[in-house]
Amino acid sequence: MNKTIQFNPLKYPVYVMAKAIGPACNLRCSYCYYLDKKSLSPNNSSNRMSEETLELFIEQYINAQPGEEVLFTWHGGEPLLMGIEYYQRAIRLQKVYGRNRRIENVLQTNGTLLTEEWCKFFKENNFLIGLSIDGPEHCHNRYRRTIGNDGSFQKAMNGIKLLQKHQVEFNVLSVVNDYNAQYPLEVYRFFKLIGAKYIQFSPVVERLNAESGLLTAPDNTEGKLTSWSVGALEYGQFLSAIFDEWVRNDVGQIYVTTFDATLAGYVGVAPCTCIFSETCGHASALEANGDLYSCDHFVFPEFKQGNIHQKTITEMMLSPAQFKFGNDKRDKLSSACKQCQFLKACHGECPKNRILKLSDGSAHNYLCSGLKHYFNHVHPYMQFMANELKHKRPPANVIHWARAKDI
Ligand SMILES: C[S@@+](CC[C@H](N)C(=O)[O-])C[C@H]1O[C@@H](n2cnc3c(N)ncnc32)[C@H](O)[C@@H]1O
Ligand code: SF4
Ligand code: SF4
Ligand code: SF4
Repeated sequence: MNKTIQFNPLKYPVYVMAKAIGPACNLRCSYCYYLDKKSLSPNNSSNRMSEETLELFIEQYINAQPGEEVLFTWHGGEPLLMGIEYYQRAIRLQKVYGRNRRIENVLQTNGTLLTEEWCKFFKENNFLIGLSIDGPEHCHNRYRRTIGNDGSFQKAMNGIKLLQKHQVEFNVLSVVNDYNAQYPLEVYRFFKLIGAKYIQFSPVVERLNAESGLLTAPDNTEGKLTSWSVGALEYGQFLSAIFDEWVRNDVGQIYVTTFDATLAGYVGVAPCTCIFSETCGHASALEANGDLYSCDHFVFPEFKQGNIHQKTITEMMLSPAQFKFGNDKRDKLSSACKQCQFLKACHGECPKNRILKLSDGSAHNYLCSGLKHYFNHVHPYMQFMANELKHKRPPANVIHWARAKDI
């Protein structure tokens, strides 16, 4: 085992999503890209990160940060399946290895296993919770099903009520699939109704290999698009419809990651999400056995950077292979993206969605027609907000401007 301490000599932080439970989950969401990762570690039947691996991860991860702040992200599978004691141990280890650094924890959950006890623990330890919910009941239950094939909406809502009762901060993470994409305003208004202030939309674009029954790696040309993947144009129309409501009512009150990140592109600052940044590769995924992959959406053997029992996180995250992974987002832009008027805001979106082949051989983003529809739609409003920011005025002034335009 290599326990060498290696500090991060660079300025930017690195992020690792820890999957202490591996792909194990109490739900069976049809579109889930993680459930079939069981095939990666067939010998690790328990799929739980051992105490030894947890300690090594915490020590290495803290050492991999260049500054005082350290953000732990607990992911899965379903991270609550690990039990509270596991996270209590993690907090103790963070204190031991943190040496007075400012440590924060984010946990991404389906919410169905939340209890009073969990919420008390999260409140006491200042966790930020990412809650997965796809909209009102008919939207959520379409694909987010239990092992027994029941809808999980009521249980997820029960989780939200508990979080609210204990005043635990939470964000909403909603996938956009072929079904809920048809109900943009219903979905958005529902999130406002449940008190969500930060909303992130994640489009489903997945292909299945007919022979293996497994999801296809993004760089693989095989595989058939799943029926639950969102249509490209439908995705753009979904975002545009929500934008229209947001820009007239909610700017400065409700934060939608896609809109914030788009504005960042217009202002020329780094966006809050990797998908709209020029390069990526700062956020990797750690499997229960210590294997580290380039990105949560690239957990395929060819993107494994090593194992924390043999190499440090710093070494793997600052390796030429990981830099190449991140720079490929820019260096392998399709010919169409290079000429696009929205390149500075879009940057070809996420490489995992670049599954179309152009005639010159370059890989192009499947969502492009929808992204163009969205960028065209929001362009005048983004220009207005960027100008307000330039003159040190609040971008929320766009609300009056947009309403006046309607008259
Ligand atoms: C893999 S889950 C793990 C954490 C937890 N079980 C949950 O559902 O929040 C992380 C997030 O990915 C989303 N997700 C799952 N499959 C997806 C896919 N094919 N495309 C985009 N997002 C997906 C989930 O809805 C969830 O918000
Ligand atoms: S709850 Fe999360 S990990 Fe479980 S199947 Fe659904 S998306 Fe996947
Ligand atoms: S591949 Fe996509 S999700 Fe992964 S880091 Fe890059 S932009 Fe982000
Ligand atoms: S809108 Fe389409 S062409 Fe333009 S940068 Fe994005 S993916 Fe590329």
